[in-house]
Amino acid sequence: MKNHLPVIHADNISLTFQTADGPVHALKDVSLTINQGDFVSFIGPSGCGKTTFLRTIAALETPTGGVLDVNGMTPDQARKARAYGYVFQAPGLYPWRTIAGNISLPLEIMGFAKADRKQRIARVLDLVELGGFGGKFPWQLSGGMQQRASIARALAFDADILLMDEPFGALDEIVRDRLNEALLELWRKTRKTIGFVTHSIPEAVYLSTKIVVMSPRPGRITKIIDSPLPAERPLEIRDTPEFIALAHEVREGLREGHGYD
Ligand SMILES: Nc1ncnc2c1ncn2[C@@H]1O[C@H](COP(=O)(O)OP(=O)(O)OP(=O)(O)O)[C@@H](O)[C@H]1O
Repeated sequence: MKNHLPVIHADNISLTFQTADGPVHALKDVSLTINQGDFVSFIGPSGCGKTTFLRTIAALETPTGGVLDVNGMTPDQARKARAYGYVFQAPGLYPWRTIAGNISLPLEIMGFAKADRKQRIARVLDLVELGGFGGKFPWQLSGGMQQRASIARALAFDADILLMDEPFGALDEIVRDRLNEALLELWRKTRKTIGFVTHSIPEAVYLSTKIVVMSPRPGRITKIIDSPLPAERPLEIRDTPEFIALAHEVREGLREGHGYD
């Protein structure tokens, strides 16, 4: 099913921010390999460096130590090669553009021809089950639909890697459940490699092939758990002993990291 090629490789990544209050060790000696087709969740308490690590992969931050390799390139080269799409916590759609217009914007900036843009927009709207909504404005859509539109926007230029920073954090649980199911389906269909930041243990366990538990001060990885769950995951899998055991293992990992002391 997966071909297990490493697409993201972090070797002893450190990132220290110099602040007025002294140095903040946002990441310390973070080493991780993400293989092609992996769904990797990053979980841990506030300030453990989840967002900073994702931003480092996306070349939005520069490590102060270590080596990071994305698709065999430096993060900056990978950014220029459009190796990934990035989904932020807030949908960030322009209210004066339609949904199709919002998805089109990065494609316009990248210089895709009009006919190509049209095709891509139709394809990604279908992928996130928003076919028929391209002509609507963001404010005409629910929060969950807006977030799906922002995922479509990140998928439109067909990068192999999708980086998602707590994309469903602001949504209520029922909508979140539905989007989790939809995201898994999308991942199965597209075989993308996904890096996903979350605060939710059930969300991490439900979605991931690999769960990375992090701890703050300094931000570091304390545990990496490979999921034994099958790729096919109906929501009811959350009631199975395997799921509950895995959630327990993640919770223990968080506790061992003393993150919630
Ligand atoms: N630009 C910056 N300048 C200074 N410190 C920063 C900067 N960005 C992040 N930090 C600090 O680095 C640490 C890690 O932050 P980060 O946002 O990566 O954590 P997080 O695990 O994503 O937290 P949250 O769950 O709250 O989003 C925190 O202590 C944060 O205050």
